[in-house]
Amino acid sequence: MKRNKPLLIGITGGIGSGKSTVARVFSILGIPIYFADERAKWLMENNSNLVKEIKNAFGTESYLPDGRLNRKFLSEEVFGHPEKTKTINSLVHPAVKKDFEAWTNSQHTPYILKEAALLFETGSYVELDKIITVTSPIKVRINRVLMRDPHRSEEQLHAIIDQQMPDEEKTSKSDYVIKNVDNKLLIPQVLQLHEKLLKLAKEN
Ligand SMILES: CC(C)(COP(=O)(O)OP(=O)(O)OC[C@H]1O[C@@H](n2cnc3c(N)ncnc32)[C@H](O)[C@@H]1O)[C@@H](O)C(=O)NCCC(=O)NCCS
Ligand SMILES: Nc1ncnc2c1ncn2[C@@H]1O[C@H](COP(=O)(O)OP(=O)(O)OP(=O)(O)O)[C@@H](O)[C@H]1O
Repeated sequence: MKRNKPLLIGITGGIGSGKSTVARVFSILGIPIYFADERAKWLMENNSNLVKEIKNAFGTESYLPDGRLNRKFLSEEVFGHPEKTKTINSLVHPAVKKDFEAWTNSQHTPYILKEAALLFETGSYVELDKIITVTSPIKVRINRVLMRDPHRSEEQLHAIIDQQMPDEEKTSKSDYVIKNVDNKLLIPQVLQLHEKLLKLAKEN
């Protein structure tokens, strides 16, 4: 039987791998993207229950006087402290899960993408039909992020990388891999995958 729901495709990759850049190319092709990391931040500022829970767990310093998330404070709390990462994950991830489900119900394209740094780590991959992992060598990722985020130290990047699943494990669990390296053009890889996913959606 033909289903009306779009195919749910996850796109993940470690910090600085280029997953948001790749997702933006799919977006140009008309595919709706759920940017989970950005949406998580929106929920952390606008979902009053979540705000309360974060303040209870991390203190009122978790927010700036104007109500925005105190990212600097929370980064220092969370990155490099696995127990605290676990705590924030247990508050934020269920809220994102619910929000994503509501979002998918309003989409009508053959497939949609969920872009997230953590798909395997959070277990949310089980709700998706296929997973794409974007990879690049760690050195390239670190250099890209240091250029993009001048406020981050190399030490913090290593702490973040240590809390993420290694690329080899992610790719072995994925259906598709996009290599974001200088000698491999991104757009042809995305176009090829887009055609495959449209075909797959048609068959479902
Ligand atoms: C700690 C916070 C406020 C820091 O914000 P900041 O803008 O400085 O960093 P940003 O969100 O861009 O994260 C930087 C990179 O760290 C990685 N990262 C973020 N959260 C986590 C996490 N819980 N575990 C491992 N890596 C993470 C991602 O690769 C991300 O791209 C923020 O990362 C956060 O709230 N994280 C916990 C919630 C979460 O897991 N969000 C992402 C998935 S829904
Ligand atoms: N092929 C590329 N060539 C040059 N720069 C690139 C390439 N791919 C990505 N970048 C740049 O590297 C940086 C990291 O890319 P991007 O933000 O897409 O990564 P990400 O995986 O989404 O990172 P994060 O997990 O931190 O959100 C960005 O500044 C982006 O413009």
